Amino acid sequence: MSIVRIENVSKRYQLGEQEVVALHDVSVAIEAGEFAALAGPSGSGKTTLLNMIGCIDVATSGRVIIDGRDVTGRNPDELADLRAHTLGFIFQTFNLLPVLSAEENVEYPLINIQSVPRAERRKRVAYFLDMVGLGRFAKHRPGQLSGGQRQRVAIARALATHPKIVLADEPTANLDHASGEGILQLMKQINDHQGTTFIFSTHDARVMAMANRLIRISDGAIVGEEVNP
Ligand SMILES: Nc1ncnc2c1ncn2[C@@H]1O[C@H](COP(=O)(O)OP(=O)(O)OP(=O)(O)O)[C@@H](O)[C@H]1O
Repeated sequence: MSIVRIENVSKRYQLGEQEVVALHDVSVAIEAGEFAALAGPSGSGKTTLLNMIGCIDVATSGRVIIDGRDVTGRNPDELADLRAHTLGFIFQTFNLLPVLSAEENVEYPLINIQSVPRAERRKRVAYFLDMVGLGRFAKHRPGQLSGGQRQRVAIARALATHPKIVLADEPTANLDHASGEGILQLMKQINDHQGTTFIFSTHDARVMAMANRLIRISDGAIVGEEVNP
């Protein structure tokens, strides 16, 4: 069973009088454990597609099935629950809370999950900060960290809830080449060792080369696919 199924999804936005078609009849299935890149020029629909998969936005038509659950027509609470338990998010601008330390940022998404008691929260925070190589920086605030280190905190935060799928919207766009490559290698290692499915968007050819599967998007439609061995 595919972990993500997008079936004939279209997304239209109304901009004043004008209708913008961000996605047009897109169908794609992603299997558990894939390390998949959505590639395409600016405005092609990558973020819109990630937002559909992430249950952040709803499709105008078509079906979105995440981990076997059809999310079409679910209410906001059900979608929030699915997001909290199944999905992790990494953003190009890191989106860390500036007044919280690295460890508090990683702990943040766990606070509202009742099945994770405080001791387990602490254990996970230490484990994932170590995994991203930032154990020594637990007490630092984002402003005291480099861009690459901030993105590592964001990766630890995304993983803390044990999501099956991590979505990353241009995770290297605000990083220099070396830090960006480090972030991609870290994501790949986690994908290899933990089996977490990663779906990320990019228009950087070097990042595309690291994906196991490349899904090309143009003008809101899938126009090609490549599988890297
Ligand atoms: N909220 C919105 N209202 C109106 N139009 C939108 C909205 N969000 C996206 N669009 C339009 O939908 C199209 C696809 O946008 P999207 O952000 O998905 O592209 P993208 O491939 O992620 O681009 P980039 O690489 O620049 O981030 C664009 O034409 C964009 O202007």
